[in-house]
Amino acid sequence: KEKAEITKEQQAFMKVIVDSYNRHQIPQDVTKKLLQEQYSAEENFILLTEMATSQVQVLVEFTKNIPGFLSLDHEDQIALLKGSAVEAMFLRSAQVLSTKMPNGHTEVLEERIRNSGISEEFMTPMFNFYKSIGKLHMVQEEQALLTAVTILTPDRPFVKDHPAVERLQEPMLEVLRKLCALHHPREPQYFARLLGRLTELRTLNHYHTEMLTSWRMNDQKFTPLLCEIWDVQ
Ligand SMILES: Cc1ccccc1NC(=O)[C@H](C1CCCCC1)n1c(-c2ccc(Cl)cc2)nc2cc(F)c(F)cc21
Repeated sequence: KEKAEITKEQQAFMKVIVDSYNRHQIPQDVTKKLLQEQYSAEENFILLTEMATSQVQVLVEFTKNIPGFLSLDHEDQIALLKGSAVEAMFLRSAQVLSTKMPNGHTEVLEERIRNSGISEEFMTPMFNFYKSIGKLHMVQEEQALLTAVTILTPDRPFVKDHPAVERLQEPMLEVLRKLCALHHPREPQYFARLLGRLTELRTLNHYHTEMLTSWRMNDQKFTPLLCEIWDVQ
């Protein structure tokens, strides 16, 4: 019994992460813009670089509030952020697409994204991921913790002190496991499915540089921050 209960300190720990997650979210005005009209590939690319640049900035703020993160080796902090920024962007995008919208809006949004300038070959893996996230009907706490678990992935490139990152990720996985049991009592495999999405997310990571450089336009321009994070230019 006690295994399933979320303890007082776990509740406090979760509150810190969920509050920080909610504070550090770009407003979903990108959906309003995309629903308004179909932009050109150039305009969409600029919108994407703006969204992605501000998302990295809020990601850093969110990560700094994860208990223990700032006591990690500073180079490991950078390696974790660099290694997870793209996944956090796709996870955020998936969560935005799976937000309940008025009838027909999600379909229009999907259409706009399909025609945004992304090469055809990446549509399937990207929308498969978005669909699989949508089917999970994650509650907010699960979204926040899943993002934190993604950031604190020990086996990112250039991370030196794996055990230190594992020590931070483990308590988050434990709280996430209990949350899943609490919010999805009739789906004992829900937690496992949720973690399975992180594997799918890594494959998107693999595509993302090509997705950007194959955007249907010439000489894409990136912000300095994105050049850092996206390994482009
Ligand atoms: C939503 C967000 C929050 C934070 C950071 C980034 C983003 N993402 C974006 O702004 C871009 C826009 C950008 C403008 C063109 C259409 C896609 N975006 C992508 C995406 C597609 C391809 C790549 Cl390579 C990356 C992202 N998937 C989306 C799903 C959505 F439901 C949505 F509303 C926007 C989405």
